[in-house]
Amino acid sequence: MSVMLSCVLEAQNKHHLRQSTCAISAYQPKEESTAELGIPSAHWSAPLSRLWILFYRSREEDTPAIHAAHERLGPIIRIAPDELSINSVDGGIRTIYAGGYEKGDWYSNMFTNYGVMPMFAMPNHGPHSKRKRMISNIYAKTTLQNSQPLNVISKTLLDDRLIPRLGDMAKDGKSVEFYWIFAAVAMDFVSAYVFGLGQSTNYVQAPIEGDKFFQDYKARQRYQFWPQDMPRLTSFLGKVGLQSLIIPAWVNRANRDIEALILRMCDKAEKVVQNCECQNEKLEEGSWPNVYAQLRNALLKEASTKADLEALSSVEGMVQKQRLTVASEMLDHTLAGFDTSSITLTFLAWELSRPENNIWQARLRDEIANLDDKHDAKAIDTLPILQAILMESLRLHAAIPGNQPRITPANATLGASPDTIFSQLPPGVRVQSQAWSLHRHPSVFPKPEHWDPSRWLPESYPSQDAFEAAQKEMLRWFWAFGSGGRMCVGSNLAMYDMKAIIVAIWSSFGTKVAERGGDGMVHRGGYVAEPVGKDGKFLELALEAL
Ligand code: HEM
Repeated sequence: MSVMLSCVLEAQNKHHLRQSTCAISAYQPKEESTAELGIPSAHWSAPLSRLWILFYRSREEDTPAIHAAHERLGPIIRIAPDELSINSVDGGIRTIYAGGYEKGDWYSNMFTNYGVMPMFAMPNHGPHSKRKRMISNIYAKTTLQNSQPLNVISKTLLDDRLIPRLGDMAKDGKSVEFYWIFAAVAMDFVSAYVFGLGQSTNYVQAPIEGDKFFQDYKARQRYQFWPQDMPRLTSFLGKVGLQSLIIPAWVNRANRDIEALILRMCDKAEKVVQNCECQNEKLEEGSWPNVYAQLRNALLKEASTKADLEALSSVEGMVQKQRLTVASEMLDHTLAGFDTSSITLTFLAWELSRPENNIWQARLRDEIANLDDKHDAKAIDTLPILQAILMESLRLHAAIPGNQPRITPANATLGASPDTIFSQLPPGVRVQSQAWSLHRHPSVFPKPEHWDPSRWLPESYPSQDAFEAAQKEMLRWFWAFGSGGRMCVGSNLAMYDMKAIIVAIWSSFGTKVAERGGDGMVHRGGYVAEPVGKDGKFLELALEAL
């Protein structure tokens, strides 16, 4: 396969590198490939073995390693015999993620809960898109902006819980670890929308419980290399009782605790739905389990059109049968939702609290001061400074900046831009792109390492037309939520909850990075990129009540 791949791509890459006007030409290689294969190799061993990339993946350092290779070698590189990394929009993500390229087993090896795959892990398009159609409406922007329950959730979590807790901390005068604060409020937010307020977590007010959960969660993440990238070895060691050589026993216990927590919330949500249906009960505002009920009812509807109905003969029977299917999906949304949002917010808070960015904190505060209702989802969505600060943080500090692998189908090509021609790729090749590199393309994002919200504002451009053209191009390369059919289903909820949290905090407090309080703010270099931390600390901020 690898030789075939090399030959087929040789012509393509030579042609590719000759183009002077194509969208990806800014990445002309600085050195010729040493191999005669056409596609430059990230390391001399890459055409022969997976060792190079596995080494970096095992250390969660693959994202920067691949980025460095793209900077040296251009937009298409070989990272293992049958693995390519591609850093371009045309002839890259527009094709790979548009459909037809399936996910492979890298996702299902790790993201299967209760033995059942959520849609995120499903390798094939058919079952995935069927599931996504059942759910996506509950996360649509219009649904969220008009959602009374979400409005109540926002007021309860922010005005009644978060701001008073931060107020107490500000009075103490001690610096505050914000990574855990953001993890708690993001978890409470997403779980309240998924399961309903009465059934969700309340980690903002129960930090000890929250910390136990976050530590369990991070444990799961640190060891995911083994089942994901070395599935056969992991399974073999499991069968002979030696898995603890690579994954400590407490990781599995932590996984089980997380599954149990989510299942409890599902069961509580089910009671709410059933009580409502049976007794026409009046719900407390915000208590409806929005996402849970949506999927539960969609699956029931599907089952009721099948022969299953007779066999199970009751709604309870059907609910029981699909219990773990729903729970697996809810677990994935809740964890994906809280982890990514809290990472983004932590890096945003760090940037906003550094002395050189004082001006952005002041401009944000001025903008928020004009808001009539801090929980009006439509109103906060129209604030340009807030939008610019958040977009710039999602760009420079994407929470999932790492590889999103897909597998080439039969007769795959990378697609053609007006000035590039791409040859056919053999099937079964793992191709991947990464937001980290797409977001650092210097001709699209000048001074890419600089956190500069003004690139998202008209004031930085000579004319409105120039601004609009730049925005269009930046948005083509913006990949914090992925793209295509597998794009993040929760992106609108994430944008809303992060904006609501930012508005709540910076309308009530000023923040400054405490002395040495940002030393740990370096991204981990794997699929997910939380801060690495230092001495168990991540981001300590001094809080000043306004
Ligand atoms: C800053 C916040 C967020 C970021 C940066 C983010 C990013 C992403 C990305 C990049 C993907 C595609 C991953 C891949 O294919 O490898 C994804 C998928 C997904 N995200 Fe998010 N996400 C965020 C928030 C959320 C929230 C709040 C939820 C749910 C409440 C959520 C639920 C999901 C789900 C279920 C998928 C799988 C979608 C599918 O299979 O079609 N995410 N997210």
